[in-house]
Amino acid sequence: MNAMTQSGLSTATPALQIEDLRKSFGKAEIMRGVNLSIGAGERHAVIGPNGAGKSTLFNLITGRFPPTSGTVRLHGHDLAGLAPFQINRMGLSRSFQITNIFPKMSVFENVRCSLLWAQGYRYSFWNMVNRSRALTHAAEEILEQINLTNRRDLPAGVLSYAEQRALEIGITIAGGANVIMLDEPTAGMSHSETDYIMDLIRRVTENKTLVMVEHDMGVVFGLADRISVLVYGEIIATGTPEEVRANPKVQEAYLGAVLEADH
Ligand SMILES: Nc1ncnc2c1ncn2[C@@H]1O[C@H](COP(=O)(O)OP(=O)(O)OP(=O)(O)O)[C@@H](O)[C@H]1O
Repeated sequence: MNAMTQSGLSTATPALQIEDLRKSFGKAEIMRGVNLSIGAGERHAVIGPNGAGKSTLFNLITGRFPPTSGTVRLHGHDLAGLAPFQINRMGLSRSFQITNIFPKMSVFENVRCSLLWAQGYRYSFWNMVNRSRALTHAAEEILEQINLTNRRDLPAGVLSYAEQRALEIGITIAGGANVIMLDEPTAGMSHSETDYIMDLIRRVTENKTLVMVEHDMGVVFGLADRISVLVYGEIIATGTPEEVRANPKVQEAYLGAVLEADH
């Protein structure tokens, strides 16, 4: 639970704190001074029109691209100059827009490999023997969480699309990261698949910080504690779903059209 001041403001260190983050590709300034603070345990959605810079923001946070200027802090630690794997080992894990699994490996092996990777595995026979049982147990627990126990030994490539995305979420959470970033986790899904994945995300991110980019407003408004609206590389509003929905700037720039299109 976050510590609260008398005014009701949280005094705890945010899970993620972004200050004046900028990124240019050549002459094009894509990220134009983003400020964002995401509290530990919060579920936060980033929404905005195509090309607004949502994936770029993810790539800057996770160390895939270096920012042109500005800072990103994870639990108070400045991430400047760190490689994605180092940031990952500090407790931040992301999924990608495109399903990112090993299709010929079994579902179980996909999860086990990500656990090995997350634990900084170096080959050593005796370590391997000692760890083997614990790893198998941990991988099985994750399969249980993502409802894929009955698919355990199938090659991951034969799973349905929604099951593959569920597996990818399993891989993302496998290392025990406490900040989980999901890039369009329900893209391309039917209503029932979306409901299924939404429920799964809610369960596996219990007591963790979730940052997600998502176009489906049902998912955004159903899952997020707070929402940020990114338009042309700037956050034009951050707030609770109610606040964001009622914000005239958001209505004008983005949400009005999207919500109308949804009905
Ligand atoms: N590596 C890159 N080099 C040059 N331009 C890039 C690069 N990556 C992204 N861009 C540009 O940055 C802008 C923002 O792209 P980005 O993919 O971050 O938007 P987005 O909000 O995630 O869009 P979508 O909702 O369609 O996924 C686009 O104009 C894109 O062409």
